[in-house]
Amino acid sequence: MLEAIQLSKSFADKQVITDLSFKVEQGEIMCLLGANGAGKSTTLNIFLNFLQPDSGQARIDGVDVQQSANGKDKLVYLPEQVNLYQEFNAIDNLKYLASLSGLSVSEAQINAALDETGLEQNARKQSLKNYSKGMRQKVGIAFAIMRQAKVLLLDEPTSGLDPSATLEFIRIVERLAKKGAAILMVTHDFYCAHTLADKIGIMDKGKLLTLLDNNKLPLSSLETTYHELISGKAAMREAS
Ligand SMILES: Nc1ncnc2c1ncn2[C@@H]1O[C@H](COP(=O)(O)OP(=O)(O)OP(=O)(O)O)[C@@H](O)[C@H]1O
Repeated sequence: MLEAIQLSKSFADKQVITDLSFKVEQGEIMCLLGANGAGKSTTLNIFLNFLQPDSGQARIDGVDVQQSANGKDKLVYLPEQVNLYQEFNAIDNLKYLASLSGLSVSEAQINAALDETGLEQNARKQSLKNYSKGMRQKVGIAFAIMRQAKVLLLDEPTSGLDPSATLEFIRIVERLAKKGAAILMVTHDFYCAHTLADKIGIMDKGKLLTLLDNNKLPLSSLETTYHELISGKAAMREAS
């Protein structure tokens, strides 16, 4: 389980996260939407312990990531651009990543993980320099499958993917959630958020403006709510 408890963070004099709280249970998918600079990637970086909050806690399975020596063992992070070894093929990249994490995996296990992602057999022994973004992501996701990640952090995973690759990606992430992973995904893609998420947080200027139950929400309402909140119209209506 992933939990942000009253997180705040500033850089120099600039407050970029203010009193941010949310929870993602095992098997649940939460998407964070928000304007550029809203603080979404900073939030992920706090969970990764790349950045430390000024106050509050980011917890994985109830333990503050700053206190937990093995919290990262449970977590896989997929950045917007999955940067792996360009000269290696998919199998060798995964073998190498596994060895860095102290995992002992056979080629059969690597292939089984790649099967789940749908990466074509004939691509697996080609070097990654010939891969598209979607194919690279499949290698990143295969690593999460091999690690049996309990928590997945995804940063704008569908930006630059074509509609078929986006849908394929959505199906893979759904399967990981069904297996029990807690998934936090930062995205600008309404369609992807609406198709995937159990709940959707909308952030602006470091604050979580709302947390929506996606099951009860038509796509058009999500878009309207987002634009109203970001432009401040919803707040103006409430005040009048
Ligand atoms: N290391 C840093 N030093 C100073 N300011 C930073 C640093 N990292 C992020 N910021 C600032 O914090 C704010 C939030 O940035 P962040 O990258 O979290 O936004 P975001 O919501 O992920 O935006 P985008 O959608 O553009 O990726 C921005 O104003 C950014 O310039």
